[in-house]
Amino acid sequence: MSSPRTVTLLGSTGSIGTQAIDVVTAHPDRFVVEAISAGGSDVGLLAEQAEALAVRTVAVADPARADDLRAALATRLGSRADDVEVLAGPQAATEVAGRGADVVLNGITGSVGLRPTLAALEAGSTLALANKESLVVGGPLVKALAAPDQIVPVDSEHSAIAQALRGGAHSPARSEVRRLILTASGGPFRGRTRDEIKAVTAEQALAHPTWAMGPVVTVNSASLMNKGLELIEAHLLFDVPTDDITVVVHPQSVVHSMVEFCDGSTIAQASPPDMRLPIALGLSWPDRLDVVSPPCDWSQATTWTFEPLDDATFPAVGLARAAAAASGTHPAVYNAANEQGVAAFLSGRVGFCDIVDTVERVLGEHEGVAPAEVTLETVEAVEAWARGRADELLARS
Ligand SMILES: NC(=O)C1=CN([C@@H]2O[C@H](COP(=O)(O)OP(=O)(O)OC[C@H]3O[C@@H](n4cnc5c(N)ncnc54)[C@H](OP(=O)(O)O)[C@@H]3O)[C@@H](O)[C@H]2O)C=CC1
Ligand SMILES: CC(=O)[C@@H](O)[C@H](O)COP(=O)(O)O
Ligand SMILES: [Mn+2]
Repeated sequence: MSSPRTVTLLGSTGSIGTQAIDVVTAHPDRFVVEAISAGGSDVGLLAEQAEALAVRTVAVADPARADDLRAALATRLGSRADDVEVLAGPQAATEVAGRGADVVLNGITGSVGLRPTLAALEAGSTLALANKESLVVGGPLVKALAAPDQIVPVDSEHSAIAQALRGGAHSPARSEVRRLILTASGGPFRGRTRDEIKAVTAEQALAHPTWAMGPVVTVNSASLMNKGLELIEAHLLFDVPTDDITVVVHPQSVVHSMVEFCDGSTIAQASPPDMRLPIALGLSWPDRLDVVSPPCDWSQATTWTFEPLDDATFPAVGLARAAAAASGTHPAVYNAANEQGVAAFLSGRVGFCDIVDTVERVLGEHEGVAPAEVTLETVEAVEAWARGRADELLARS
């Protein structure tokens, strides 16, 4: 048995973060968590995690929550709280990510995860990546920095593809891959027309049919923006042209994605919808851990169905294809305008269709920067422009 891997958990209080803690605490011989980080909305939970995992460092993005975090640590740990380092501020997650660990799991929501992603890669850590937004918005930067196999996907579809790709050759020298098939649940509004989804509520959009996740990714699943982000994510992770990536709707979310090879064979990865499996693989890759989530139950009659995506009601995937083809910064605009739209929708300021309509309009106004010319400053400037422009359009919706 090799020595335990050191782990840094970014976004430890969220859906991915708490499930990652389930995985590491079930395998104490395999992992030692050294640092955790979150935004600061629940410092009580952060302190509880710090105690349970005996971490050395806790980072919180909101500096106004630092004193409350220290107080919560003192309540739990007494004088031992002095041994726990507290980092606070918008760069705190980047700082802990940059200190290096065997594995940094990025479970932050949104493109605010970009700097931590880059810092983890620069430090030479394996990056277990749930934060798809950082790859999408910083594609050329992340690709330039990442060594082969340094990024291990945690997103369920991309974990499935990474597993299936082990079934055939796929390298710059020789590839037997014909196409990737990305599955989508279709979300809570599958089967409806555009007119039928215009007036849906946040509560309805947050009722995902198969997965329990954080609010942003859940709304993105309902609009199919999540699948658009995942299409770009797959293109960047696996070096497959977007034209060779097909999205298919699979409402049961048991087949997490597939790879079709040149001989006509398709390899699918199947398991009941439970993120602990791809999280565990992300932390232990390429090893598998003993059962972390229940497998399929073959004693029960089961039906898996597949259907084409309705691009008329859900144009988000088509917009992602166009964004990926347009320039090195259109994907950042796609994501930033969406983040603004989701926030406006969840706070009741705009309707559901305004999210993707706004993404389309802001994309249409962006001139774009060639991938080779993209810098971190370019990405951040483009994002700031896209957020501002999206906010203007959303305010008029
Ligand atoms: N949940 C899932 O099943 C899946 C999620 N993903 C992806 O994983 C990522 C996380 O999703 P999910 O766990 O659902 O989201 P959640 O909203 O549940 O959790 C987000 C976490 O990020 C923290 N956070 C927010 N801002 C910062 C910051 N600036 N610095 C450090 N931490 C921060 C939050 O802390 P706080 O609450 O204090 O702000 C929280 O701990 C997303 O990119 C999502 O698309 C992918 C596949 C499946
Ligand atoms: C669990 C996971 O990976 C999510 O990103 C999931 O894909 C959401 O489901 P749909 O976007 O397919 O509805
Ligand atoms: Mn996914």
